[in-house]
Amino acid sequence: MTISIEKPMFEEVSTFKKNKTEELELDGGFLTPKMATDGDEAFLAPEMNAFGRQFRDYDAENERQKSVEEFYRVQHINQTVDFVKKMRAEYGKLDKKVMSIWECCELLNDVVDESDPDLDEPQIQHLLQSAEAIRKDYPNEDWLHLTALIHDLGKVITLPQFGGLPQWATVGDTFPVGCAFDESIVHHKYFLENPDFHNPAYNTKNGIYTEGCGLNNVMMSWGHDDYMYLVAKENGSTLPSAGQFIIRYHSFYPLHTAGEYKHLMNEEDKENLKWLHVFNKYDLYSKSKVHVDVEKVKPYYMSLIQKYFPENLRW
Ligand SMILES: O[C@H]1[C@H](O)[C@@H](O)[C@H](O)[C@@H](O)[C@H]1O
Ligand SMILES: [Fe+2]
Ligand SMILES: [Fe+2]
Repeated sequence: MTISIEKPMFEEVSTFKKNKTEELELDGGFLTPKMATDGDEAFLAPEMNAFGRQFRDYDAENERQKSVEEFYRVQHINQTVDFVKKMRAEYGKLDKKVMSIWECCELLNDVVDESDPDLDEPQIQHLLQSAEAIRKDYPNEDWLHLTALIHDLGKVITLPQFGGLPQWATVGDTFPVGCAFDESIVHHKYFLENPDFHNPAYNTKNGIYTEGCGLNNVMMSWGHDDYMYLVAKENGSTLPSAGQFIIRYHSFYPLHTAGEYKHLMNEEDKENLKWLHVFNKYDLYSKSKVHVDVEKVKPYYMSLIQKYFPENLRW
């Protein structure tokens, strides 16, 4: 069954971008995001990030830009098919810790993300900011609120008790390995030093994959997305498929923002991608210096965790 929903779009109004709605066809439900009108509760996406710059500007010249570029240089050299296979096997064991979702949210306070030009707030604030923003526009989609809350929890793999992976194996945008690295990938030039770049089995458009094979059959560069998807799935989360898809591919900017790699998607991916487009706005544009009162919103999110997850999970 295909039902249409409305998707908020941006329209620039002074320093803010206002929501505007656009028809969007999705399976499984009808909903209308709240429209932003002056003074109401809908989410307004800022035009500038907390540092007064454009969001996701990877070329602006400043100190942060240099460290972010260095991050991508190392990431692009090291994310190979072999590396991803090793990581999937290692983290698939889920033998690092047993803990609840909320415990993990709190652990994220110790994680710094070196890849992000738009954020230097504690990660728990980013989780709550994105969840509260999407909740404003989609008040009845509780699974979407919870998806936002947990989408970055996989970043714990950089902490010593979770294997202490380097930043390049934890954060940053993701991309498929085993086929050509698309030029839309941030700082693409550094792939020249990646051994897979020169491997004829891996450097063609389809590489080791076939057209329409479905993203589930594609190996993505290793990081917090794939890890958190694995944790949710293996622990029997009842989050809808779109929520699991958002978690798994939210850093896949080459697909959801640049529109590349679509030839690898199947029909289910195409449906789910519509939800990822909805989600991305709140993930990116909710990053701000205005903190959410953790204690105030905690009971609501605890009730969602209880609804969609077991009390304790294997990580
Ligand atoms: O720097 C950011 C950050 O690490 C996000 O969590 C990730 O999802 C983005 O794709 C990445 O570019
Ligand atoms: Fe992320
Ligand atoms: Fe995020």
